[in-house]
Amino acid sequence: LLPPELRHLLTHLFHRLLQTLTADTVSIVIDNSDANGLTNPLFNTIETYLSSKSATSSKVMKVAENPKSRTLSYSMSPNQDLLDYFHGFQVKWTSKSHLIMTQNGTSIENRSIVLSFDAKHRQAIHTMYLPKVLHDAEELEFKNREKRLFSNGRDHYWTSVPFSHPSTFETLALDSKLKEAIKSDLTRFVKGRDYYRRVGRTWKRGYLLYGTPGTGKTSLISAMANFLDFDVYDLELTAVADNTQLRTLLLSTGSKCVIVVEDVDCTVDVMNRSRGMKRSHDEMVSVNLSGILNFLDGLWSTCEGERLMVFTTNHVERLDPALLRPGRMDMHVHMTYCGAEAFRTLMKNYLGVGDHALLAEAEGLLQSAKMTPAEVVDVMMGCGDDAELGMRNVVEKMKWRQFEMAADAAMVTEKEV
Ligand SMILES: Nc1ncnc2c1ncn2[C@@H]1O[C@H](COP(=O)(O)OP(=O)(O)OP(=O)(O)O)[C@@H](O)[C@H]1O
Repeated sequence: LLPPELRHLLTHLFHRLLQTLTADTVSIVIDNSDANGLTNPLFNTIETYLSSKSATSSKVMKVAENPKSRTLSYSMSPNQDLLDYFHGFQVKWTSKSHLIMTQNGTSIENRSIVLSFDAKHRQAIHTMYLPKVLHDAEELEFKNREKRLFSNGRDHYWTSVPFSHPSTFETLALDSKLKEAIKSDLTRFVKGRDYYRRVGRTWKRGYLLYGTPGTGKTSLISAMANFLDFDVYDLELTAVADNTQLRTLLLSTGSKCVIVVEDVDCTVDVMNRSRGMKRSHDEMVSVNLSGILNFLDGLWSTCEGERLMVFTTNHVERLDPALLRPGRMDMHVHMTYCGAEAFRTLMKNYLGVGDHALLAEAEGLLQSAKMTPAEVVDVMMGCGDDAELGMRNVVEKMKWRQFEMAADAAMVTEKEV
């Protein structure tokens, strides 16, 4: 209905307007696969990054279960936009899906992701935003992977099973100050790549956990591994033939792992580094402490990535001072009998209550009854979620323990007399 001149003018103005609106927008296209059908790994990496954003920002999203980590993973549905913000500017991610012809003439669906941003941010996108996206995606992929528990057998190789120990810092009954100190130490350690590089030290940290059996040394190791999302290598020294084999085993551990040597005082002759042979259930073990210490000090520096080494012992007094020397074990953690704070954590976790009429009495008995968290757990678990019965049985057990200890003390005095 419009005269041609007016129509021409309006078309011209419309194109000018469109140009102004889009001229400064830059787009980067990341295809799922190329014309030969080969997958583009960058596409998956970007999808991983966007999955974390989709869960919180998208209105429509696809969801699937990650079979390895049993977690849900989200992704954008086709033709969806997702806005992301970085250093005060906005970028737009768009998910697209279209058919492409392959070389043999069949058509396949190709998905792509388009990143659009204002041209004036081009520099920042390439030097800061995209590297950050890749870094975040790498961290997410690491978090979503299945953690594994490795053990060494007589065949001198590591074999692994999925690591699923449920102990975490939340379930661990431990003084809260100590818990926080360990958590911040671990966080500092994993974030310390540049620091370790700058000061010229191997990126490792040694922990010595000592205390009575049942105070939670193994539970703490699992909590540490779960906190960091690290694999665990449970090093059984009695299965290692000699120091050469020990070094081979240690060198074949992956990065981001906790290497554990439990009951170090029982498995090797830790009191005599030079002899290096000794007892473990009457077995001769030719691995010695110097093998481990040399590795900690020297060879480990050739390994890429970060590693935690954790030794546990029930008898710290039996350990060679060389292991306790500063610089060898960076943190010594004394695991003790169940205290008031630890008791409340166990009561909440196992009996499901935050307070109870018998709590004050139980707390009063804790110090003299000297019960380990494992013993408290044992009684509580026997009562299911019956908090009444659980608390009554724990208090009874503590009184009985007090009585036994008093009787033992009386017997010793009688003998002395
Ligand atoms: N501090 C704790 N917090 C929560 N649960 C604990 C704690 N300590 C012990 N337990 C419970 O007792 C069980 C045994 O504890 P764990 O194996 O961690 O103790 P341990 O000190 O390593 O003992 P051992 O020296 O005999 O190896 C655990 O499975 C857990 O249920």
